[in-house]
This record gives sequence, C-alpha cells and structure tokens, in this order.
Amino acid sequence: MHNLRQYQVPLQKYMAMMDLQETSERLFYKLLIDHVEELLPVVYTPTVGEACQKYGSIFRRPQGLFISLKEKGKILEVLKNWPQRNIQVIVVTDGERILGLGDLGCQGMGIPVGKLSLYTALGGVRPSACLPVTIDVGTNNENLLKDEFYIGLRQRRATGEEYAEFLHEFMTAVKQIYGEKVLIQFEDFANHNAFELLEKYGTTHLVFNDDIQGTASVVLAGLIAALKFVGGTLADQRFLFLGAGEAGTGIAELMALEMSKQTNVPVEEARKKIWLVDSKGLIVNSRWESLQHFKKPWAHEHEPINELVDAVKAIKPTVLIGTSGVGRTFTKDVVEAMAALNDKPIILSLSNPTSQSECTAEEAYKWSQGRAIYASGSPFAPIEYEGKTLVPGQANNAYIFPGLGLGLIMSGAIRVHNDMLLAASEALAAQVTWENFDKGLIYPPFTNIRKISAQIAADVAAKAYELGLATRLPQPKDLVKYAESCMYSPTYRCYR
Ligand SMILES: O=C([O-])CC(=O)C(=O)O
Ligand SMILES: [Mg+2]
Repeated sequence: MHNLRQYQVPLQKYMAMMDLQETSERLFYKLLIDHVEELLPVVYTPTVGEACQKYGSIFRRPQGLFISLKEKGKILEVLKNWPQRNIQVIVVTDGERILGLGDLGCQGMGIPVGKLSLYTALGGVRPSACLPVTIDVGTNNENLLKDEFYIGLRQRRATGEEYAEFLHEFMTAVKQIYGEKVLIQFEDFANHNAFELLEKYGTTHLVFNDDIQGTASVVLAGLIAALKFVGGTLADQRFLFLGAGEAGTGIAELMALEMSKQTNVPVEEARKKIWLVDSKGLIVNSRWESLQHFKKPWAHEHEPINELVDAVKAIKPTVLIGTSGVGRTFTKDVVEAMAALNDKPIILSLSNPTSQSECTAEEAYKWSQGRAIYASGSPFAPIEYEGKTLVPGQANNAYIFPGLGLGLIMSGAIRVHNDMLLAASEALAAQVTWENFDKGLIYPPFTNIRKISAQIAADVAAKAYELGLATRLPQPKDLVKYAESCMYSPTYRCYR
C-alpha cells in the first residue's frame, strides 16, 4: 500500500494494480479486500473508465479473451485456448456502451476484467473460475479507428444478422464447453442489443445483465433502506427518471414489480407512478409510435414536456433518478425544484464515471440546503455542510452482482429470476443501519462487503431453491455459513 500510495495519478495506481494482478494474484486480492474503500475506485469505477479510454496506449497484456469476427466459425476452439476449463462466471461486453463513455470498441476489456476482480474480491468467486471476454465486432468510434494504438478490428460495427449470428455462436459455444450452470453477465452493451440479448438467452442460459438488472436491484435496495428511515412505502412515492435506457427502464420495472407485490396491484397499475424523461422529453402517449419497444411501458397520458425542470414541476416526484449517461443535467433549478417539493428529496445521480454524474454530491446538498438524500454511481468524498459531515452513498452495482453471482453458483441455479433480484435488494437494504442513515447513507459501507455478499448470496440461493431453479441438492442447512465456506480468501501463512 505504501508503494501504491506514492502514485498521485489514479491511472498510474490502476496500472500498478494491474501489474500486481498479473505478478502476484494473491497479493492483489489481499490488498483489494483489506483496503476495499481505497482501492475500489482504482480498479473499478471511475478509474476503469479512463483506463478503457486509454486502453490501447497503456496496453500490457490481454488480461481476458478477445473474440473477434475473424474467428467466426471457430469460437469453440478459441475458448479452448483459455488455460482454465472450470469456468463459473463470464463477464462479456462488446464495448459499444462503456459506462457513460460510449463506444470504446475492444478497449472495453477493462470492464469485464474489473467486474470479475470484484466477483473475486467482494463475492469470493475463485479467480481461476472467472473469464473476461470482449467480443470484437468493430467500432463506430472514429477516433479509435484512426488511433495507431487501437488494439481491435479496424472496421465499423457488424450489425443485424451478422451480429446476431456471431453472438449466437458465442452463447452456444459457452454452454457446450462450460455447461448449463456457467453464469454469463452481459455488460455495457448498447441499448439496441442489450434488451434483446437478455430476452433471447434468458430462457436457455444462466444470464444476467448488470446494467439493466444489477443497477435495478441496487437502486431498489437504496430506496427500501431510505424508506425504512424516513417512513412511507414505495407505492407512496412518485418517481421521475432522466434517462430511459437499460438502467432507467430496468430500475423502473423492478420497482413496479416490487410495488405490485407489496400492494397487490397489477404491475401495469404500479408502472403509472413512474415517469421517464429521455432526450426528447417526457415519455407520453402521444410519442407512442416513435418510441423504442423498451420505453413503451412507460408512456403515460400527459401533455408533452421538453425540459427536465418543467417535468419535475408537473410530475412532482419525491424521487429523482439520473441514468442518462450525460453529466451535469441535474442543474441548480432542477435540484431546487425537488427541494421545494419535498422535505427530504431523494436524488440519485447514477451515471458513470464521475464526469457523467448528473450532479455532484456537493451540488445536491448545497442546492437543497443539506436536505437531499443523495447517492451516486461513482464515489464522491464526504461534504461539510453547516457543521455537519454528509457522506454521499455509492449506488453502485458492485453491492449486488458479486453476492448475486455467488448465490447462483453455490445453488447451481440454471436461470436468473426477477424474484432473486428482489431478494438481493432486500438483503442489501437490511444491512443499512440507523447509524449509516444518520450520516446520509442509504447503503452500508463497502468495508463489510464480503459479509454483505454472503448474506445476499444466501438469500438469492434460498430463492433459487424455493423456485425450483437450484440443482445443488440437498439444500445446505445454513446458507450463510455455506456461502462463507465457498468464498475464496487470499490467505498468507504466518511463520512466526
Ligand atoms: O461499472 C459501474 O460502475 C456500473 C456499471 O455497470 C455501469 O456504469 O455501466
Ligand atoms: Mg456496466
């Protein structure tokens, strides 16, 4: 740690950590686990974003498996080149929508690598059971196509049937070589592929889209925790989203599902409490014809509104959620409008990395006179406000996917079910204490994350058994203990 702390620049720390992962995996994980709050922002959001942007020029080793269009027809053989055979989790991207940074082509590899290191550090999945994959079908990023250090195919993205066939070959090969119980996490695909892939493979593979489902589960957990302390139910809230992509519609759907369960109303009814704004304004019925299919459930009856601030004033939300991938969109007048409507406005600015955050923690507190309940996707430092220290929480997927993945693996689950996501949310929310909330937190600190992951894993596994989706029989008696016993730990012997 002393060594690492010599570096002032986050990207240098990142490179030093990547070198360490290569040369001494155990030490890498030992550091990451023992200093999780300090090192998470280095190996993961936000620094991983910059690393992906510069991936070609800081390239040292492949780190994961690149599967390019040139290997069409041979994907099974390519998978066999990977030195490990006993794979339990694959994180795969095609690099088209890396965080809120857009198309980074095959430089998106930083994301599967980073996410899988968290599977190990936070969720205890053995490093050798993790396989990072980047599918290279080209890039539409002109700067990368011209960049002499770009490491991927220099062609525009394959689309349509060519893309679908290539992905299908990959999905088929993965099941053939690793079996039915390998978990495939889709990460940072563009909207136009993400929803379809999840739907298409959800019935044949153990798949999970972190941007749609992981984000949803984390945000729902934060809201359940917040309501535990401020009072009220989900159904009492009015929600407004800026951004109607994977994260926005994913969160909205999971919340509607939870509301429908809590209050026994049909999910279509619950959806009416949730409003979304996209780049063309409030999503309303009159836009129906031109809406992408995943936005259609959110079109309600209202006159068109273009500006977010006007939508806030018209809809009067109690909760405002930013998932647009565009930074600085929660402007002063937007936050002030939320603060005028609510005693304790809940404001979540979820876009990543930090540069894309809808507003900073300081802005949310300052513009709401310290009243906002705020969390962000990328971390912000604590803020002093009128003598009180307010600690912004991090509403990041990293709270959920490692524990969820462990739960799926340890129960031998063969499909992911929405009820498992709800179980994960409730398990996470249950870990938030009054002491956390008093500081402004709607998530527990990351320092206890391995315990939290074990709890999430146990509850997810319990749900898998209940739903008849678990294949590891008989069911272990104490699932928390069992989860803990399954977790990889980078231990060192003590010789004196
Ligand atoms: O990586 C993160 O911090 C969360 C995430 O999945 C994304 O922003 O796409
Ligand atoms: Mg992502």
